[in-house]
Amino acid sequence: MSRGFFVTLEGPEGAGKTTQLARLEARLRAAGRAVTVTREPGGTPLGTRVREVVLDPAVDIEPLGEFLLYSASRAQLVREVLRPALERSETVLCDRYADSSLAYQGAGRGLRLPLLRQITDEVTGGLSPDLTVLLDLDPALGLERAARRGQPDRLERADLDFHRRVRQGFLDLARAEPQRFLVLDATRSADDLEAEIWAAVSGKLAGGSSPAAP
Ligand SMILES: Nc1ncnc2c1ncn2[C@@H]1O[C@H](COP(=O)(O)OP(=O)(O)OP(=O)(O)O)[C@@H](O)[C@H]1O
Ligand SMILES: Cc1cn([C@H]2C[C@H](O)[C@@H](COP(=O)(O)O)O2)c(=O)[nH]c1=O
Repeated sequence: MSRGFFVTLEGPEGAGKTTQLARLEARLRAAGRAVTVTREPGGTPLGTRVREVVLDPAVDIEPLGEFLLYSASRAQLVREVLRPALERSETVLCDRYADSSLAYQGAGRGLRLPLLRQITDEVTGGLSPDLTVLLDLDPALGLERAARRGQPDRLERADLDFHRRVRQGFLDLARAEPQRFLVLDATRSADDLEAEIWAAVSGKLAGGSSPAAP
């Protein structure tokens, strides 16, 4: 049986990842695909607990500890959710994954990328997305959008320079792996973005460049 297809959505705060993930899930289900939708941190009982801690503004976490907490959540998600779903040949949609650690803890916090990559490789067993949609936007706008949801979490409270480094970190990752990344301007309408993401995903699923086309 062929392995499923693994799609991640990435980007700065408030870029529209969750919105587009739900729309992509609906498109895939309408096309008759089996889909698993998950997110990082989260997606497992351990990940949910990690999420509460890392997003809590009252908790102080030093950068390496922050990275290791995200990594613990990721290790569990890979084992409990991602690999089993891919082995069932499903299409897996994940709201953030390892690129977020490279952008936030690497570019944002200043941790060394080779160290983060080495640990991430161990944690994921080398599981990398087949397609990563990067929704790119000015972090000031993204934080403004996110603020409509309520009080900012611990990461959203970081200063604008941190969020600018994160954005640049994502763009650098995308430039280094253009075959994996689809970079979209997240200030476009949600309908436009949905159509472009669907064109890319359905094209890969149908066109044979994906390992998943059943
Ligand atoms: N293309 C868009 N144009 C304008 N507003 C949008 C667009 N997409 C989403 N939004 C709005 O922006 C806010 C953030 O969207 P969403 O939660 O999907 O982003 P996110 O990337 O998942 O955020 P976060 O990383 O902070 O969890 C929501 O209020 C949503 O309705
Ligand atoms: C996976 C991952 C996430 N983060 C940050 C990015 C966001 O600020 C939060 C997650 O909240 P969201 O509402 O799901 O966007 O965590 C990070 O810093 N490092 C990571 O590896």
